[in-house]
Amino acid sequence: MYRFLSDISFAPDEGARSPHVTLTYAQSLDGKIAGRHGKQLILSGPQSMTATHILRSKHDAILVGIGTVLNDDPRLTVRLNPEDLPQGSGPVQHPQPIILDSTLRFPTTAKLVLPTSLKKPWIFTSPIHDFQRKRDLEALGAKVYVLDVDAQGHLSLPDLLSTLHQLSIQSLMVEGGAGVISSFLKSGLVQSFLLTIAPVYVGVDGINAVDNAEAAPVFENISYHTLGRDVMMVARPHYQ
Ligand SMILES: NC(=O)C1=CN([C@@H]2O[C@H](COP(=O)(O)OP(=O)(O)OC[C@H]3O[C@@H](n4cnc5c(N)ncnc54)[C@H](O)[C@@H]3O)[C@@H](O)[C@H]2O)C=CC1
Ligand SMILES: Nc1nc(O)c(N)c(N[C@@H]2O[C@H](COP(=O)(O)O)[C@@H](O)[C@H]2O)n1
Repeated sequence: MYRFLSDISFAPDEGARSPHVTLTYAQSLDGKIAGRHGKQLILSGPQSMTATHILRSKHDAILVGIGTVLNDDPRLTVRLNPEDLPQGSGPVQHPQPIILDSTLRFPTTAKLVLPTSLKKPWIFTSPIHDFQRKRDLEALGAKVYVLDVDAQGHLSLPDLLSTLHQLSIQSLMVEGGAGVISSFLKSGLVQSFLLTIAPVYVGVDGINAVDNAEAAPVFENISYHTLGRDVMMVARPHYQ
């Protein structure tokens, strides 16, 4: 069922000075990734959730925005049954968690910085951040990196990717949330796109996956894969 994931290369292009970027998330039939006020929803069924964890295992790093940390308190680890591990993949490799957090709102109580967390997060922030919080997070094992901001006040994604390249990250999986999905979709920096579509409606109060689609790419090399009750769309974005 998951063979198609092994056919995708998540390696960077030859000579590239930034990692391969994969954008992946789960949405409802009406394009929502969360419920009212951002309520976390389990949209993916068991098979597409397994596909997401296989994808996590195939990337060096996994990225979410601070909105997702504050809302979901995620672990961002690989959790797979032994029979679902890709053949010949060896022991599970957990991706490096990476968080975009412009002002350092990252809570010192988050699961990602618990003593039991497998890999402590790398948190990217702007020059205008909470300096005491930086010290507190570093004391818990997190690494904090400072990036410039773009014209919209968001952390510069090209600078992020070039820093990750210097840190030997070759593949980056972007999971969300809405703000981060929108920024990456428009950025022209995504090489692989994998979208889980769950057969449910969330309703108008839910959180849209993208704020506006003006600078969104068109898609090439499209395929669709049935995973239980869900469909996963796999495609390569093309920016005109
Ligand atoms: N269904 C799914 O697959 C997923 C759903 N979610 C849902 O998404 C929601 C959270 O989404 P958001 O509130 O939009 O938070 P988000 O996780 O997208 O974080 C947005 C924040 O990241 C920071 N940021 C820094 N640089 C940025 C940049 N270049 N572009 C965008 N943001 C940047 C800003 O502080 C911004 O407020 C939650 O409800 C969560 O449950 C999150 C991940 C996956
Ligand atoms: N693939 C997928 N399907 C859903 O239905 C989801 N709600 C998500 N959410 C993402 O997974 C994170 C939770 O990860 P952990 O289980 O804590 O490792 C959540 O924060 C979203 O990024 N994904």
